[in-house]
Amino acid sequence: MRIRGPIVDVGEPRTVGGGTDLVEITIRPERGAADPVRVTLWNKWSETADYAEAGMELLVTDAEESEFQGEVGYETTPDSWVVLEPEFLVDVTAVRSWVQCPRMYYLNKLSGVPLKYPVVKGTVVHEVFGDLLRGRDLEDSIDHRVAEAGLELGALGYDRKEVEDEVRRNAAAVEGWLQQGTLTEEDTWRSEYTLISPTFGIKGRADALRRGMPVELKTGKNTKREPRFQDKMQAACYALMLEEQGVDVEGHSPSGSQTQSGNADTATLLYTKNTALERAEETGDLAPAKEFSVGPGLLKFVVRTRNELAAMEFDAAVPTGFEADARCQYCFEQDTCMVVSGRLDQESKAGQIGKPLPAAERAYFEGFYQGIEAERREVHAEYRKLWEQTAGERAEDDRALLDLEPLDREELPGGRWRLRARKPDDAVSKLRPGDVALASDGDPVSGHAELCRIQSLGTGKAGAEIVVEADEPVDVCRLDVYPSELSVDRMLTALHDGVLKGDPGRKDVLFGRRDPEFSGPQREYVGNNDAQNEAVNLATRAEDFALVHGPPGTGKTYTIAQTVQALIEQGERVLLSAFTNRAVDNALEAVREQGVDDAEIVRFGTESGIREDMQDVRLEQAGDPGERISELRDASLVAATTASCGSRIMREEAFDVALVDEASQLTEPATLAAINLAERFVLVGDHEQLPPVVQAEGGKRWAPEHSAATDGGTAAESGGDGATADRPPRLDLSTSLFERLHEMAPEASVLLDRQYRMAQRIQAFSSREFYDGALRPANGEVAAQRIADLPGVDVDAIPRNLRGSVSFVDPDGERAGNTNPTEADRVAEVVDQFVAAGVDEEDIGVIAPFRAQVAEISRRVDATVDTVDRFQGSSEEVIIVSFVATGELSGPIYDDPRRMNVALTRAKKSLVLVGDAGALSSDPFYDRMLDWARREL
Ligand SMILES: Nc1ncnc2c1ncn2[C@@H]1O[C@H](COP(=O)(O)OP(=O)(O)OP(=O)(O)O)[C@@H](O)[C@H]1O
Repeated sequence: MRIRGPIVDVGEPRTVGGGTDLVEITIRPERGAADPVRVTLWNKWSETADYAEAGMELLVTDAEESEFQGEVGYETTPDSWVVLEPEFLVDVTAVRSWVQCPRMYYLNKLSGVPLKYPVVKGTVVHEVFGDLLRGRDLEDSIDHRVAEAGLELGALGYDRKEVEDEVRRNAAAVEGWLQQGTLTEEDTWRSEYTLISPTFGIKGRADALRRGMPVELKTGKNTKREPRFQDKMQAACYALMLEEQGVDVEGHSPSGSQTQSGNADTATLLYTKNTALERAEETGDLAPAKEFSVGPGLLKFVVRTRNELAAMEFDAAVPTGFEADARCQYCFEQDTCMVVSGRLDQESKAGQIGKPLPAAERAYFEGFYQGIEAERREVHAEYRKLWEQTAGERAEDDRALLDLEPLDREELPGGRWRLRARKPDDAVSKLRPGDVALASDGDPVSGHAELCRIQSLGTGKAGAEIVVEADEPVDVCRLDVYPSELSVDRMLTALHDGVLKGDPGRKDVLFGRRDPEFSGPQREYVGNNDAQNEAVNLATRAEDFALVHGPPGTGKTYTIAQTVQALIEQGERVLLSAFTNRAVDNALEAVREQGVDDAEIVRFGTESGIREDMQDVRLEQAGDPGERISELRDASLVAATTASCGSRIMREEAFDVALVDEASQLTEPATLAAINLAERFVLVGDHEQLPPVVQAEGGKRWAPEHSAATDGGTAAESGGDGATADRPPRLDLSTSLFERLHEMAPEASVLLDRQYRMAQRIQAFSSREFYDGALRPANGEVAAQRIADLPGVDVDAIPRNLRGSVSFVDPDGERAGNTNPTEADRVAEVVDQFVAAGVDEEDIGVIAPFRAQVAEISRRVDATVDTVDRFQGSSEEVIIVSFVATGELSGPIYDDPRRMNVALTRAKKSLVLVGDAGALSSDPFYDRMLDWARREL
């Protein structure tokens, strides 16, 4: 049986008759709800107790019930697995580097994968390997894959020919092996197999499976008979996960004899450089393929190692290198290790060099590190939902699209597949085109599932069609949200680059040790708007940074375009960035409209992420290395998301100025990813609108001194607000750098105070509540606009109560979960009334707080319906807001008035609030809103 629960006590290790080790651990099963029980870990599993501590989750499989002195307990059996913190998903590559040296694991995590030739070549060889397995011609594949790496090779100064030759030598090993006699026609192959293990808390992607057994490709050499230990560990991780998944394995062992089927008991390491070695110069075993048997001892060692890593991550502790048998004198990373230890004053087996950073910087680093790791746990929780939630629950939560009907599949040049399916017309989800998702035959965990990229989601009416692309074909019956640690990883490398490698002058201003400076003459850039003109001046004169605070519709995008143009004219190289591709494309569009020459512009990003009309300036990454890199390096303006700024190519780029739009929606480390690349920066945003999205509760409240060890590892709630009073203010993931600097250096900020969007009465509430009454219409025309101004609209046909600029309707509905069907009916009726009076349905937008209500309303109208988050940055002539709540305003969605600020400032001419007056008047803020909305009645 399985026994699982949070640990309440870890006993002392003991030795009983014959020298057998044991440790007793007390846990509370049923997620902590049941009474404590004792679990005895026998033999080697007792080692796991060395790093187990109270609060961690313990899982024991195949445990046996036992009675000792009248008390019922459990103990491990020879078949048991003992897993610590199974919910923390350790990546296979992390297990691999951890056995080399725990400190290497930590350093890799901090600094990410650098742009180095062996890394790029390794990726190319892996791609070619996959192609060969899919039956592609070798030369064709090499040609294609080397070209694909064109930009990276260019940045490294390599030319195509020399890389092709080297890849060909590596590929010879693969090809030769594939053709070997040991492989028969019946060999079943799969390339790139994504695995997640709920039991062992491991995830990873195997290079290939042969007859259900893992094959790992290494582009280095190994002239020993045995694979390297860390490589074995990696392959064994996959074997372990395959066993759990029940992947069919044909009986096969290294000797060729049949073994019991069912377990992946053999794995193969393929050292591709071995074939390129000269027999005359090298001695040893030059065969590239090294098979080994994966015995239970090795698998258990894998699990214990993974446990040790998970235990350290429980409180995001930093390894010292003493945990394993690392030998520093042979380590390539020794210098880096010593520098990082020195700067952060960390204990390290290799020792320290250099002076520690000032205490405030170390606290900043440590604090954000904890915050980012808390976010990582939230990503893991998202993975967990893949198997914990039923299909229905996932659909309800907008995490899956179900009941898709596979239509057809088409093999693309290059071996990928385009898969099409039909979607039920009312299905909604969080998935968006460009996202990576999990396409499956209906069961994403134990069925056939493939990672895919969504090309289109067809928002049309009946029979909307979904198109995705994947490496392997699958019948697309279901599409699931697939979480990714990429943005967490990129925040960490940005933090590393910003604090450990960052320019000292930059850090002086970021840490408030020096005031930001400005120099150069003032000029007139914008003739009709003083605040915008001042903003462009501040941005172009900034020696350090400038902040542009733009409330709704005040011309942020327009000001960005003016600023970018002015900077380019000054001869600066500019990086234009934002969190989403949508925001980057919007800003870039304005810049192009401003007249910046297309030849100076590069849009950096993936084809599917970038809007159609910006594809013409997209940097094609495939091609001749020299040409590709020149195109990037010669551009005066590079536009990319903050996540792309953390890519290995962009981290090598340098700019004079980084301009970041929607900066108030970015966490501080995500902002660092962009500004690390430039000498100066300009942040544009509005901290009175939506803040950065932060999942972990603790991520919103930690303070630098906090140690998560006290509260279970995820949430960091020590102290609360009172206890943080004497700590550096507002240093957390949910406070953007924009907001922090705005408070710290108001002199570096300009408020754009004239808005070009809303009628006077619509803007009044927002101006008073959020901007101290400073927001004004830009001119009389904006102020006085009315619904009657729209062509073809007959105002008399609009019901009297909806004719004003702001109106309130109470439909007397009833909240049911996250919907309110009566209110949805009433919203649809209002839409119909506007349409009947001649308003184009495309000019109407509906905002609802929950996706369930969005779906409810979408079924009734053709107008755009979405949540506030999707509406930030856009506007419509008419906006209808559905509140859903009745009786009381319960739920976190109502707690942040900034969300309402966004909802209430989307309408140009008419804003209709539909909700329950009783619920709204129960909160002072919403009560004031109600007063304002009703005044004109
Ligand atoms: N100085 C100006 N003169 C004339 N029109 C302007 C000026 N500044 C902005 N506008 C116009 O005002 C409108 C809103 O501007 P813009 O889209 O730049 O606002 P924004 O602040 O980016 O909006 P959002 O709040 O949605 O982000 C646009 O139509 C723009 O052309």
